Parts: sequence; structure tokens; C-alpha cells
Amino acid sequence: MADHFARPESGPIPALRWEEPPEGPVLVVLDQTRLPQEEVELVCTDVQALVGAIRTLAVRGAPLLGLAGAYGIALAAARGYDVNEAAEALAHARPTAVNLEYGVRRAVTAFREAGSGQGVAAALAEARALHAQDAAASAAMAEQGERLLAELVPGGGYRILTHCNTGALVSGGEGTAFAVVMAAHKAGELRRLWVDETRPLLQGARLTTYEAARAGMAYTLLADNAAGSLFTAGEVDAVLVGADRIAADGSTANKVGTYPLAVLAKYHHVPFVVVAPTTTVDLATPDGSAIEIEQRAGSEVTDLAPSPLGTQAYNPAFDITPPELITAIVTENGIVSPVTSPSLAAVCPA
Ligand SMILES: CSC[C@H]1O[C@H](OP(=O)(O)O)[C@H](O)[C@@H]1O
Repeated sequence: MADHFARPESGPIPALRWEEPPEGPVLVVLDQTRLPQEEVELVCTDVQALVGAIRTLAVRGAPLLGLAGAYGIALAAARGYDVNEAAEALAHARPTAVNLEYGVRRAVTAFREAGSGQGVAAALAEARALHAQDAAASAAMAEQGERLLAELVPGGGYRILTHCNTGALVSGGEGTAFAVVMAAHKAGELRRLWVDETRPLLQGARLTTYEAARAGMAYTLLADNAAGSLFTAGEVDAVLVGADRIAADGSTANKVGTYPLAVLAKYHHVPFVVVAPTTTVDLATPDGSAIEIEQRAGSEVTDLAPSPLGTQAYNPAFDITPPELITAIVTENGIVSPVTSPSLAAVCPA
């Protein structure tokens, strides 16, 4: 029997922070593979350690990956490592979330454009600017998402189903989809948060429950394959999810298991809402067919049972939801309906 443990403390969750101890600058990250049982921090003194943390999902979630990429460039520059090599290693640590390569690019550009001897300060300033930008985007999405819920679910008392984890653990602020849930909770309008466990790495069962418990929400965990019966029972007013990459036509890459929820939502006439900052929008990618889906080790699937030695496993980390299944995409700059007003360019900075 798993050890259940006391409700975690409330307050901000330091998913990632820059520190400058006497022995040199470090990036301190909360190891999300140890949550919720243990709050363990990893002190990254070099890019190799940070890349390892990204690949094992100690550091995870699209917006946070962007921050890790930017701070990783500042760390490489500050410790005298080759910035170009650091950029290559960081940008390719995980392929699907566009935020990672975006954050790396922002800091590398600042480093290269800085005056002589100013590269480290410029890269760190850009990482901090992206951090603040993400926190502001999170607050704006929460506000816009709450207004959208009031339109989509008249009468309040929302029963929201969410998948994977999209809270403060993936963000410089309160997160993406979970930030909207938090806003509804604070307004007294969250009747129930249905939390998909999110196999195989259980981001929902471990991390979203951790964040919902800290916030004092009314939440219920469910096995991913139980979601269908919730819709049948009429227990879902809206589905809110995050994103790792949104193509120009609104096709959305998100944690595997998202696409089936979109199909269920369509069949049961339930709003399906994606919440993501514009740093997750990739206008250079025309549609979902061009998004690389990360394939992860089969052991993440076979080891839980465990299955017989030699069992082959299919383990894509993400799937693609087509625009016609998405009711709305909430960004910090506005809400887009991929079917009726598909212009994501209108909400993205030029
Ligand atoms: C809104 S960012 C969170 C996003 O990232 C997750 O993937 P992973 O846990 O593999 O980093 C998942 O797709 C979430 O929606």
C-alpha cells in the first residue's frame, strides 16, 4: 500500500531558481521525479547536469523548459563553458516542447549581441526577463480563462477535467491550464477538479494532486481509462489542458492521452480548452504532422507492472489534437478558436 502523507504546505513552489554562492553560479531545480513524497532540490553546476534533469523530467513542462534553457545558457557562460555547445545540448534535450529551443535562442542571442565581457550578464538578464514574462503570461491566461469558463459554463460551479500537470511546477507563475483552475477555485467557482493520473509517468497522480492539495481544492484522481465514464455520467463541464507545441493551424501537441479526451469532449459536446503562452506557439510549423513526438524508453511502461522481460512497449510522450476538436486556445494575448477564427498570428508577437 502506498504511503499516503499529510497535505503539503501551501505557498509558492520554487520549481527553478538561480543562485550565486561563493563557489560560482548554480541553477537550483525542484526534482519533480521525487514529488510528491519528497521535496528534493538538485543543484546544477553545469549544462550536463541540467540536460540530465530535463531528460529525466526532474525539470519538465513546456514553459519551465524554456526558462531552464535560458538559464542554462547563462550558467554555461558564467562558468566559462562553450555557449554554442551548451545551446546544442540544451535545445535538443527534448524535441517536442518548442519553449526549450525558444528559451535557449533568447539567451544565446542576448549573449552574442552583448558588448565585450557583458555576455554573462546579458544572458542572465534575458533569462530573468523570460521568467518574468512567463509569470505575467500565466496571470493573464488565468484571467482570460476564467472569463471564458463563465461564458462556456453558465451558472458557475465548474467540474473541470485536466490531464498531466500544468501548474506552478511548469511555470514562472501559477502555470497554464492549472492557473485557470486556480483562478476558478479562488473565485469559489470550482466544484470539482477531475485529475487524470496521466500514465506512464503519473504527472497528474503525483504533481497535480500535490498542487491541488496545496491549494485546498476539491479534487478527485482517476485512472486515465476512467475518463470516458465521467463524460457519460455528465460529470465534466469542461476539459482544460496545457500544450507543448501549437502549430500554425492550431494543431496541439500535448501529453499523450490528450487527444482521446478531445474526442470524448467532442462526442459529449463538452468544451475542450487549451491554455498556453505564445512561447508555445510555433507559427513556423504548419500543422500537427510536422511536430516531432518524443518517443521515450519502453521501461517507463513495462517497469510499473512489471511486465515479462523482453516485453516491447510503445511510449510516445505526446499526441496531437487537431484544431477541429479544440473549442478555444487561451493565450496571454487573447483567445483563439481554431475553427472559427484560426489566426494564431494575431495573438503572437511579430
Ligand atoms: C503546460 S506545460 C505542461 C505540459 O508539459 C507536459 O509534458 P512533460 O510532463 O512531459 O514535460 C504536458 O504535456 C503538459 O501539458
